[in-house]
Amino acid sequence: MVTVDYSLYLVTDSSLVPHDLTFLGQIEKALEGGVTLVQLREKDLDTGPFIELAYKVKALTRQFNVPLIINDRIDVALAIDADGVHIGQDDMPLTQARQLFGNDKIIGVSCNTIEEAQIAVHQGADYLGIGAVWNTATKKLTKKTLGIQGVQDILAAIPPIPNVVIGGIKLDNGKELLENTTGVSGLSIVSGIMAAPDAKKACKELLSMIRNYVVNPMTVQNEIVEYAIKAIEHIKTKSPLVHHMTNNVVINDNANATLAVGASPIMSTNDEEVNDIAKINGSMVLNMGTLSPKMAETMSMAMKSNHDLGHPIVFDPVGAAATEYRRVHTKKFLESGTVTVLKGNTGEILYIAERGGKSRGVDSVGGNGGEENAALAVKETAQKYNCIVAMTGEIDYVSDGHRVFAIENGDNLLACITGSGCMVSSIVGCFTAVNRDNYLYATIAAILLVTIASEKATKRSDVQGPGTFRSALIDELYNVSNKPSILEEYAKIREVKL
Ligand SMILES: Nc1ncnc2c1ncn2[C@@H]1O[C@H](COP(=O)(O)OP(=O)(O)OP(=O)(O)O)[C@@H](O)[C@H]1O
Ligand SMILES: Cc1ncsc1CCO
Repeated sequence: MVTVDYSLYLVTDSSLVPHDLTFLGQIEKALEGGVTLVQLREKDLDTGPFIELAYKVKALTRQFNVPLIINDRIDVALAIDADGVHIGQDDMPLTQARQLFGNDKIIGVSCNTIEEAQIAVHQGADYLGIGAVWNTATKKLTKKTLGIQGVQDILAAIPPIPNVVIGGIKLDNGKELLENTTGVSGLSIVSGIMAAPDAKKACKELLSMIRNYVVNPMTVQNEIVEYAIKAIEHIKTKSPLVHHMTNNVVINDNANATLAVGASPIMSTNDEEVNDIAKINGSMVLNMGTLSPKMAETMSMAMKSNHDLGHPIVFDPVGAAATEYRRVHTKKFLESGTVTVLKGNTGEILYIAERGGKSRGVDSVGGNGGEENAALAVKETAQKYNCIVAMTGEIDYVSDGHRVFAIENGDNLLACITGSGCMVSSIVGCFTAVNRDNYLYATIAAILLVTIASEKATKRSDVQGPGTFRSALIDELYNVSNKPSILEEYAKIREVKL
């Protein structure tokens, strides 16, 4: 699913267009003025003319790279391959709409009560249309208006989810709404744009007001991708040494992955040389996968010498909850105060965060307990140990204790090979070694590189399953590192607001 900017969401109504202007002309002007999303809402058109009109609107929205949502009519949305569909409480149920429309498309749901919002979130809506906040002439209202407090009450009762508020919103009351609420992603406007004598000007004014309160998720994503591209260049030009003390299952794969991105691996667990290696080191990757008492002792030495020299230390607490031995050592390493980035799978990080992690040996089982639980787990753990925390899984969550980011790249096959999480830790080591100005972004960049490489690997015709995927993944780490602008096309990052 693409990252969507919900800031200024136009809902069309052909009956409102001034006599001297045209419907498509108003939409074009709105797009020129910066609307970030368009919903085609035609209650009285027959299917044929609706499809015809939808194609014309889609041609316009495509020009501006703005997603097109179709109101109510899944058949029309499917016919024209729209980006999404918006359904009301009396339309087709969300679960059926999802079955027909698939996971890659946007489905929004209108909600007027806390209960409706909670059900929509539970059933997997991509965004909510919350309203009507005020009375509106564009729709016969059958339900109560919410007012600002009603909107806030709904937002407070649901986990963070993209949303737009709708109903009688103009420039002034829109500002009042955004000033007095938290968690609104955007405003949905009908007459304020469709009936405007100058729709472009109206949109510009609305958008510049909204931007004072709502951050465009694309801006955040672009900033991180830009950082990631430069960070990859730094690895290639500086080729840092990355000292791994890792488990003996993944040692060869991790060394090859490190080379593929342009860094230089040294895989040593010898206590007699760790202090010497620290002197020439870029970063240290410590992985607890096959920890022994001797290795644990050497790791503690290495942590101290690398920390004293200011080198970043990446700690992967493999199987953190599986045995008493691992539980004790996870705690000990984290409490040493030397860890720069803690990177674990969902079971490991949720265990450390005391938020319900489940594991079978070194593998994570069960989900993350929902986005709020996942985001709080990384945020609280980052605060507790004063480090960056990355939790991998179907969605990866990364925090520095202040901000939380979700990365939605990756492919299922990553979970079918051993050591893909360990590979992420290796690559975090490569990024942090030479990108020491922003360990949060460097960690996200590393996850992006591995997960996007995995998406490219899966698409290859020579990849037939986990075995061929494993080799293709190393190829694609190499290929993407050589052409990092690919990240712009693939990255799916968003900031999670708690
Ligand atoms: N279902 C999935 N869909 C997409 N990407 C996934 C999925 N599961 C895991 N990943 C990705 O796989 C990588 C490894 O994450 P995972 O949580 O499986 O690590 P792990 O359990 O520590 O792996 P290992 O112990 O085998 O090294 C991450 O980049 C993550 O984004
Ligand atoms: C399978 C396995 N066992 C110990 S470490 C490891 C690699 C994945 O973490």
